[in-house]
Amino acid sequence: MRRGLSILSRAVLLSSSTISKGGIYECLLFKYGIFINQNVSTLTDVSPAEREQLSHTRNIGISAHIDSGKTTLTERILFYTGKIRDIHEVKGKDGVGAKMDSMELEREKGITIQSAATYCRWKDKQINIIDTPGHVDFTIEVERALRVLDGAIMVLCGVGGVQSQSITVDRQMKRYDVPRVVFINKLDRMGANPWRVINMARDKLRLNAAAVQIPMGLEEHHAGVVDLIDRKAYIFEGPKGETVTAIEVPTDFKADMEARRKELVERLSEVDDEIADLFLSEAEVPPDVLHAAVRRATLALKFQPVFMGSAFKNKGVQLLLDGVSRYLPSPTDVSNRALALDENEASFQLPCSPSGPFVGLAFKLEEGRYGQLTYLRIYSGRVKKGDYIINMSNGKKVRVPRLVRMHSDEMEDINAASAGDIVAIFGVDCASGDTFTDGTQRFAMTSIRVPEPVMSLALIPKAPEQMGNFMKALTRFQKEDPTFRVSSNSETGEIIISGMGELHLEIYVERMRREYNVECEVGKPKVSFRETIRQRAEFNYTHKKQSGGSGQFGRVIGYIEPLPDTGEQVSTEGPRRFEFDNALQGNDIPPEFHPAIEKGFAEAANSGALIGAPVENVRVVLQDGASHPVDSNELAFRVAAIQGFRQAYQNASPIILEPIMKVEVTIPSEYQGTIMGDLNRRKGIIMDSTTSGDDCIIQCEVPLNSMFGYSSVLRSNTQGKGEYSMAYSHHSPVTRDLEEELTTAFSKSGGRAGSASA
Ligand SMILES: Nc1nc2c(ncn2[C@@H]2O[C@H](COP(=O)(O)OP(=O)(O)OP(=O)(O)O)[C@@H](O)[C@H]2O)c(=O)[nH]1
Repeated sequence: MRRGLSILSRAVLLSSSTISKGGIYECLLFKYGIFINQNVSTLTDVSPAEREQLSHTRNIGISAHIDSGKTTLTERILFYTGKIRDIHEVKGKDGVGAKMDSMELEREKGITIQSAATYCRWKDKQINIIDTPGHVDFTIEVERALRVLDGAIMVLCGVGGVQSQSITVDRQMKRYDVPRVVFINKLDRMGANPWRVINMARDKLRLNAAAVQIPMGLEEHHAGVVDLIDRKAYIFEGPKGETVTAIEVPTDFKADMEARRKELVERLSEVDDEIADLFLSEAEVPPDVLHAAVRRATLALKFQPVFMGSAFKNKGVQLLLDGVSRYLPSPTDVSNRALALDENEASFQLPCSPSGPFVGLAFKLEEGRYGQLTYLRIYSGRVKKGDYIINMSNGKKVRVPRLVRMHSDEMEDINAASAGDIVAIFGVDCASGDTFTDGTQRFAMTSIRVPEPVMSLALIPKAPEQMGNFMKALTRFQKEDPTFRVSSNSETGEIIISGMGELHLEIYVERMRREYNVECEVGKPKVSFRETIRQRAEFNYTHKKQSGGSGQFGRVIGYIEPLPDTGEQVSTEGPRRFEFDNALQGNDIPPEFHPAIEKGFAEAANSGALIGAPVENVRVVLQDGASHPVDSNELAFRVAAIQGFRQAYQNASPIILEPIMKVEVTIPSEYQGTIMGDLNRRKGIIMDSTTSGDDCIIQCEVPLNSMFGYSSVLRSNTQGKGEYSMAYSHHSPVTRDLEEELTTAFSKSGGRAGSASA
């Protein structure tokens, strides 16, 4: 139990949502009386009946470069599926605006920050649509949103083709293995040319894409599409294109149809054996064989079928929905990996079975008028209104008071939901990324370890009366995003926000202004340095004070040492490791003082002597000590522990660590020399450099401290054509020069934590 307590107090002390593997659950699950009786080996696979039932579900995302028509397309999808009664245009004259229109801030920055969700029925399919965050700076959110999707529609503009944000979207879909269909939109616009766009997708994105349709006319002559597989032409009649009419393929398009059908078969033959055999024998490929091959190859991520039309002119959307139903995966077509918490977070495939144990992932939170709304993707089992479910990250048992299906900002009450569904629960307190189960097993859908923040800045509302809203906003942001943390500097009284990068923090400051009406005074961003030790050192400290009346007495003896290297990169994810080992024998220090001693050591480790940064990877071993029958108390032992730690620390060969980022820069090849030179000046280590079409992709590791303001430098060095993404890699010792600079600044400031910056 002593060990359990030690882990528990460590987690609390670190006040983070990161929880280490075993101990805390045992305490909490024990406390809540939860009986565990199931493990990975008892799971059964999805039954044929369940598979058939789930074959009617699609969970998809729609991603595109800004202004490609994503919102306009979604509006049509909702209209044709009967979800909304009328179509409202983006910035339309009726002033209503499209249903899924996104935040003003997203529009300005060209990135999706908040995702929206909706659902609709198309023929025999239930389609859940999730809007995905676009920027990798929100890695954890992007990962979770993409994780809950089974497939995606990638929208490309018929005129602009593959644009900068399409490249980002493509990278994400590849990174997370999301099968997709492509929709080339805006074929009614001047200059539209779908064949140019397909070539761009092949060259710039290296997609094995081929059209499954050809357009009947372009620009103002765009009247409909010809389906290449079934050899049928379609026009869209009625005031809103709601009537899809199949017509004889006009003679003018027949030759083109046959040529493009051949191209489709040829592309598929490169990745599918069945089609390859037919192609080589020059046999006719029947429509059903071709449909099945398109589906197989799309799911295998080896092919992307291309649809076309004009969302704005109501052309082609219904056929795209047929394509989503036909070619994108059902929940049982994709593999969902979960982590077995009892088995060292070993990853295994969780069958998407409605009759399995309940497992759901909270992937998005929203603070509403009636409390917290939590979006849940159900991976296994069923959940009913009124059920009790367990939050795996804190062991708490909660009731599901209300279960709803979301339709943008509206909701529909439902009584139950099962594996493969995306629903929302009301009034349940949890954080984004939490996994819920029915308590019969201990699985999690994402690692409970969350990356530690690497950058922070001080923040204070300009007007004191805005303090209430300011605090409300901080509480909400922290809950929504586990990589966003808030702390306060006890010496200066400043509020410090920490996160995964400059942009990440910038977005929150901006949201504070727009959504909460709070203008803030913002400090200079600072890198989160850490400290650690390289060797063992002893302490033997007596805290003694005699000032008339009762005095203070406490003595601690022991040593501190670096924690053994476990081989895992402890600093990338998971808490800063601090361990306390109580190796006392006998009763020289009475047990009631032990917790105060542990607290004192942990407190001292929160701020190292070099620059006041948190000390990581250290074990404190308490071997001996002494107490006084009258003068010993908790405070005396806490102080003795703090001083004991400091005494040993200076002999333990302490060093400062800084965050190192994995940076990927994509630039037109002509700028390669300039950009590499600049990265070298920033103390970057180039790991790899490849070319893709006209682009050069540089992978490197660079200290975060030298990446401030990089986006504007990259922009001006490449005439706006370069882009980069950055993710935390690890902490590494700083150079001697930087160490000197930081320690001097720290001592000049009188040892105020957080004052060290370079
Ligand atoms: N001519 C034409 N215009 C279109 C079409 N689809 C969308 N648009 C227009 O293009 C503009 C952008 O469309 P949106 O639907 O807002 O595009 P989006 O991709 O959702 O854009 P963001 O949400 O801002 O990223 C709007 O003015 C639309 O009316 C189309 O098929 N043809």
